[in-house]
Order: sequence, then structure tokens, then C-alpha cells
Amino acid sequence: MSQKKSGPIDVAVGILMKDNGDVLLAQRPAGKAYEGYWEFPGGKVEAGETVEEALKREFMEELGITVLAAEPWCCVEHVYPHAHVRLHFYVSHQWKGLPQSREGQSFSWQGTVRVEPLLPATVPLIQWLDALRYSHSTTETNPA
Ligand SMILES: Nc1nc2c([nH]c(=O)n2[C@@H]2O[C@H](COP(=O)(O)OP(=O)(O)OP(=O)(O)O)[C@@H](O)[C@H]2O)c(=O)[nH]1
Repeated sequence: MSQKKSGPIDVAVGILMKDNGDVLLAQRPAGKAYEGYWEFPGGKVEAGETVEEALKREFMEELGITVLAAEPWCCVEHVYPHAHVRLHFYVSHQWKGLPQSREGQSFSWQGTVRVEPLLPATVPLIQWLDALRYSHSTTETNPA
């Protein structure tokens, strides 16, 4: 009989944010659960790795990007039919390289995120991301 891992699976997820606030999304390639859904790039943390190490490894493996620095932002748990995941979202403003489709995935830089469908656990993040983006913005006008 096969046994399922009972606790959540840790996943490192990275949000690359350009100076203008645009963020990078990737479309899950064929053969993965939720194929065709959009997500922030990342993947499962392997045994013996920190979340940050996993983040850097996944970005290099999947996109050929070197993440130079990233800050932990928020953590979300979600139970899918295929897995119970704990997503550790990091925001990075410093990286090297252009996204390469090493797994056949499509990419899109988005201001207000309009690509669909998004992975269900990622949907609430989009609203929080707008707040984060505006808090970084220096061009915001004071309504008063
Ligand atoms: N990368 C990423 N994963 C997410 C997001 N939101 C979300 O629910 N997930 C979930 O987190 C898990 C990530 O696992 P994965 O299958 O992409 O990881 P991996 O690259 O290590 O895949 P592999 O098992 O094929 O090697 C999936 O269950 C996925 O549904 C997101 O925004 N980005």
C-alpha cells in the first residue's frame, strides 16, 4: 500500500520584481499537475536544503537565472487533491540573466497580473502583491 506524506511539502517560490513593479510569471509545462496554469517560478525544497538554497537552485535549473538576493515575503499553505503544500514566497529585485525556457514553459512579465488561470494558492497573493508594489512606488500621489 502506498503511503502519503502527512505534513506539508515545502515549496520555494520566487517573485522577480523589476524597478517598474513588473513581476515574472511562468506557465506550468505539459506533464505537471495543473499544466497550463500560471505561477511564480519555484519548486519543492529538497532534503538538506534551506528554502533560499532551493529557490536559487530552481531558478537556475528551470530558468537559467541567478538569484543574487531575495527577501522572504509570505507563507501560504494549501491542500490540493495531489498535494498539501507550504509555499514560501520570496521577492527578489536582484538577479542575473534572462529567463530561458528550460522546461518548455512560457513566461510573462506582468504589471497588474492578468494571465489566467493562476494556481489556486497563488490567487490571493496577487492582491497582496499590488499593495507591496505600491508601497515600493515613489511616484504614488498623495490624495490629500
Ligand atoms: N512554483 C510554484 N508552485 C506553486 C505556486 N502555487 C502553488 O500552489 N504551487 C504548488 O506548489 C507545488 C510546486 O511543485 P512543483 O511540481 O512545481 O515542484 P518541482 O519543480 O520541484 O516539480 P517536480 O516534482 O516535477 O520536480 C505544486 O503543487 C504547485 O501546485 C506558485 O505560485 N509557484
